[in-house]
Amino acid sequence: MSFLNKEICDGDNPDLTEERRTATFDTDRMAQVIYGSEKFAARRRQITKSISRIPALQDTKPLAFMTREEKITEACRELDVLSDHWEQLIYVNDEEEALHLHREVIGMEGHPFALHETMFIPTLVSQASDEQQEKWLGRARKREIIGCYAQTELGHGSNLRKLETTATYSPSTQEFILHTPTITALKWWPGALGKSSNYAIVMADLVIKNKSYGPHPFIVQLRDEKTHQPLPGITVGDIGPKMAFNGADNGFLGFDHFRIPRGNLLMRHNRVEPDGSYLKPPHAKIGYSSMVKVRSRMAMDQGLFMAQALVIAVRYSAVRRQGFLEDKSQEVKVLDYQTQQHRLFPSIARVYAFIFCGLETIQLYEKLILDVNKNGDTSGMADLHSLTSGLKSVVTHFTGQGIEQARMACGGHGYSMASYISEIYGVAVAGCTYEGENMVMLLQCARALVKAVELVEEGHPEKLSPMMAYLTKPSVTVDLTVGPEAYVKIFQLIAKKQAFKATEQLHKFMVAGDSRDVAWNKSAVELTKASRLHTRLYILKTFIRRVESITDISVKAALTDLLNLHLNYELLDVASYALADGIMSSTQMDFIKNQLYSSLEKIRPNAVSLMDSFQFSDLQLRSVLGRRDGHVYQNLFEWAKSSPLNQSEVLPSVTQYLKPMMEKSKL
Ligand SMILES: CCCCCCCC/C=C\CCCCCC(=O)SCCNC(=O)CCNC(=O)[C@H](O)C(C)(C)COP(=O)(O)OP(=O)(O)OC[C@H]1O[C@@H](n2cnc3c(N)ncnc32)[C@H](O)[C@@H]1OP(=O)(O)O
Ligand SMILES: Cc1cc2nc3c(=O)[nH]c(=O)nc-3n(C[C@H](O)[C@H](O)[C@H](O)COP(=O)(O)OP(=O)(O)OC[C@H]3O[C@@H](n4cnc5c(N)ncnc54)[C@H](O)[C@@H]3O)c2cc1C
Repeated sequence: MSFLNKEICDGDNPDLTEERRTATFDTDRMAQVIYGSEKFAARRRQITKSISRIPALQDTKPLAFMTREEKITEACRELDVLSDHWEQLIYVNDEEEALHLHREVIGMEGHPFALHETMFIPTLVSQASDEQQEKWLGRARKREIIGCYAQTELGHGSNLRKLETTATYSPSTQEFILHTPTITALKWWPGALGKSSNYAIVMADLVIKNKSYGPHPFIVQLRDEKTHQPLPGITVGDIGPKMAFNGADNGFLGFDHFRIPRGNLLMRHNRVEPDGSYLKPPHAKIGYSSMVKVRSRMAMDQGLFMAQALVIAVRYSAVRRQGFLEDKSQEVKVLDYQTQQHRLFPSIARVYAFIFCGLETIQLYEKLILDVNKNGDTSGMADLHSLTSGLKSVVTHFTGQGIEQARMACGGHGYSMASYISEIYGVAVAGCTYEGENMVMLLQCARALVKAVELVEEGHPEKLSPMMAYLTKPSVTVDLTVGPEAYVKIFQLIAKKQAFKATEQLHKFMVAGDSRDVAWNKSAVELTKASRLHTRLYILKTFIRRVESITDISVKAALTDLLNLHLNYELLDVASYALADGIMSSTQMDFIKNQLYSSLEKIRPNAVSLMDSFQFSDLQLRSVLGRRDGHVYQNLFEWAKSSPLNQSEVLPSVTQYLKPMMEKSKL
């Protein structure tokens, strides 16, 4: 049975066409599972199709040959074209559709609206009062103003309690005075701050009558709405080129006693009254909700980054022929090598797993904001914070590794910017740092774990949240042949042991006289290990849950093969813990390895279609190696010919330096 007739094109590379014919499932149906619903998967396709009909968005110059200024200009041109077609392309105010539109058209190198959509608007939604939303949210959604999220400073990013920018309340004028007291207090890093935004959410230490109340969000106009000139009292600019994201103007920002009205403190959850009295929020960390929002999206977004790299690597591996196996008359596709499969397929499994987690955490955040805004119920905050802290750290780390493996799997051509994998890598690994440096966030997750272990030790297991319930599971002997649940049990034992060991170490240092902070630091590596295992257990369980819920038999079968690969790969990856603690025997290890190798063989015929199912267009992929039609070589040559260096036969540097040097050498 061939499912993919609609996607097979006679003009495509025959090796790729052959791969598509061997698929055992329908890629449209798989896309429904990936994107969470039939409706959204279909909308994505529809949007992609509509974009392909807009000539001004098609024949764009390769970004690799552009300067930063050109990249920023090109992104702005594309945004302008999109703006003209916005209402025909997507449902207005649909965040997922807007993200898809931007990803598809502008790519990943950043653009002036990136933070506007992902943090500025969400902060207004979660932190602004109804009255404030009336004033700013509509304008922001209509893109009359462009905003960003200015929190990190030159001197502090992780430790928010030490942010130095102050917002001092003046009861006589009912204004806040924003001030940057030192060089280290300059806001530094915010995306789209440098040149594009005219508004910002500024996180500043709220000071009333000489008392500090910690970081609070303020909406601040930075630039004149007509001239775009910075307002008096504001210093703002671009921080310079970065490892990636060079189409974005990450910026710096300083205030010189800059006054804003009292009503610019976002006051949905806390208030400053005209006389300066302060009304506390229902939860001390409610002002951090925009960070939780982005973290809750990161499993999905990082999964999609890794998926892009893997589409490229898998398609290319199916058209790249090199070396022989049995048949000496034809070289094999490199995808047939077991090492290539082992390099790529576990990452394919992780992509699916991460995306399933993302679908869940995005919904959890939406529910949380509804609970908080409608009912003042903040009870879900701690759990979502610890879950998303661990998840963003684990997912970004493995995404970086997976993309780098994808690059290496493409051999020399993977290193060329024509593959686009280096850009995807640069963008993805920024996620290890932004929205909370990974170690810092793993340690946040560890705080919840240690508390849970302490509850068990104090005899209160009934107080554990469902995610921590495994900490009470007794040790058992497990027969791995019975299926996924057996793997979960072993993983639970490994994660539990590590959580108890790390907590025991923490307590030991404290009993020996160290303060909790010092003991914490002496146990930090063990604590981060516990957080990783805890998070990987969540990922594994989410993958199982999701696959179990699928109704399409052929899609479910293909994903069951991926799930089995994931279970065996993950368990093998943490086997040192299991062996050290006697949780697993070496015979079980051999069983896992054999299962892993046979999973690779099962997945092989579906590999291309598992990646085609993401339905990225060539416009979005921007990769010569990852082209849908597989015509790699002639297009690599065309790409190289379009390099600015090849626009003349003799470069001025040759005439100016090399020729005279060679002439001198002849004398
Ligand atoms: C939407 C994505 C679109 C996809 C497109 C992809 C491309 C996107 C392009 C660009 C996006 C880039 C965006 C990047 C934006 C940024 O980076 S914004 C800046 C982000 N900065 C951070 O994340 C800073 C990290 N630091 C912190 O979050 C905090 O300082 C801290 C959590 C480490 C500590 O906070 P602190 O106030 O000092 O808290 P403590 O006193 O230590 O903790 C007291 C208790 O509160 C708990 N807690 C902390 N935070 C939260 C929270 N958010 N919710 C609930 N609870 C929280 C903490 O765990 C403590 O609990 P216990 O006392 O019970 O232990
Ligand atoms: C591409 C990009 C986009 C960004 N966009 C924005 C934005 O839009 N808005 C914004 O406000 N910010 C933004 N940032 C800033 C980003 O959020 C911070 O860089 C990030 O939170 C890390 O903080 P830091 O730079 O202070 O790192 P540091 O905290 O200085 O980290 C340095 C090292 O110290 C370690 N460390 C720090 N504290 C601890 C601790 N308590 N325990 C153990 N180890 C610790 C870290 O693990 C790390 O190894 C962006 C950053 C990047 C790279």
